[in-house]
Amino acid sequence: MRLGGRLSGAIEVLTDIETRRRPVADALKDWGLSHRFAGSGDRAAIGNIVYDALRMKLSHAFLMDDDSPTALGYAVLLRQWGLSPEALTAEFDGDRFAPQALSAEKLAAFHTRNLDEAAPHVQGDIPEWIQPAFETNFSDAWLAEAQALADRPTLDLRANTLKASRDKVLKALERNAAVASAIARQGIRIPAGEGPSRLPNVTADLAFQKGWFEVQDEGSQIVADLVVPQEGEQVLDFCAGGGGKTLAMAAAMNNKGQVHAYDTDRKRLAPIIERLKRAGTRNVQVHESLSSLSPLSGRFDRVLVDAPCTGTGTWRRRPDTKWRLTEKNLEERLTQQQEALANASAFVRPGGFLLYVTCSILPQENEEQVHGFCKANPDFEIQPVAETWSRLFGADKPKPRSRDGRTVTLTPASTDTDGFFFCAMSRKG
Ligand SMILES: C[S@@+](CC[C@H](N)C(=O)[O-])C[C@H]1O[C@@H](n2cnc3c(N)ncnc32)[C@H](O)[C@@H]1O
Repeated sequence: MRLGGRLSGAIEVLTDIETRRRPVADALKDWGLSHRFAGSGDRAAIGNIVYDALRMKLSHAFLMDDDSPTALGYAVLLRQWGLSPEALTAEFDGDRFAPQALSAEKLAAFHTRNLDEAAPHVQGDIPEWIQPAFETNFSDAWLAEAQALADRPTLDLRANTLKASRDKVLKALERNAAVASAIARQGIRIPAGEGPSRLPNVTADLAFQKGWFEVQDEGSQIVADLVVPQEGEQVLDFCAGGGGKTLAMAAAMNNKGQVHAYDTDRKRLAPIIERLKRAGTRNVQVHESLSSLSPLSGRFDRVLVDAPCTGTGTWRRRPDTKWRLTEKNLEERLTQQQEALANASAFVRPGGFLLYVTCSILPQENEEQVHGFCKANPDFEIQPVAETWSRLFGADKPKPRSRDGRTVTLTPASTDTDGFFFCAMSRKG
């Protein structure tokens, strides 16, 4: 397919997402199934246009003076892929699959409109109702933080030290331009790529099948590292989900001690068994119910609560969720977080640690939750993260944000990772 056909395909997918409120991955998959002539390169390019459009939906619509899927698709090529209107006209000339050319009116809008004149949330490409939370969290830097959440994400991997060193994995992935991550100690990064370029399918690689690495955002690796699980300790991953952080902690403990993985949702927990096997992990016990954990109440050295959240920190990867999030969703998550914290805290031994993580950058889900929890549970006290950060990663590395000087927030703009919040609380001995 030529670029015109790819743009038309992306416009169809964007229309499907908008009219049927479909998740982007489902809409792309369906498009591929009903257009079997499209090759993998075509599907990747269409996916890139769709994701790029969703990341910058409001600013594109403002500059084109039009929020239709066609206008958004054109804006991607003009603003994000760096093509000029003239180059597009030449490219689409004679391509019967290309969409209708942009009208003179739309082109004039694109040339004359100035984004500085748009409302601030439009400049930042975030829903208007969330702007106050960004301002609270990031003060003057809120707009830069919002805009960085509209960039394309890199592909991040974690070398599984139970099976291979980071250098060995880097060598195995040499052809993918993989480099060592800037902060995470076992992290590996593959650049995001530009325009139609697609990320490699590293899970098809033999090195992945052999368990040498996991796919895990660098921010997720960093917060798992900040738990500082020690060899021989008893650790509970209370919201283990598919086990991303369980695997990282088990490897950091070098298979010594125990990690107990629990989640209320059995379906989310299910993939963990296969992943543990592939990774060569021998120190993890999986729990499907609280009753099997309850004899261990008050016994754990460290309890991680990787809480259910709005996922605002992952908007680069899942831009459609940015536009679907509602105040009601946020309220629901806040209640779930309080419940998870309350249930998990009972498992911390006196003198042990409760670690709270979200992949959100909203203060309501982060600082407000842990400050509220410690106020209601005075035997828990927040321990500042800064010293552990410097000890683990070095003082010269990019620094996360911290509004209260004790907790940390990772963001694309500060640490070049997904957005994550981390707080360590100790239980009085
Ligand atoms: C952010 S996800 C976990 C991701 C996982 N830790 C990882 O690194 O791959 C949050 C998880 O919390 C679980 N959850 C929600 N409420 C819970 C509760 N009250 N107790 C335990 N788990 C809960 C959800 O089912 C979901 O799998």
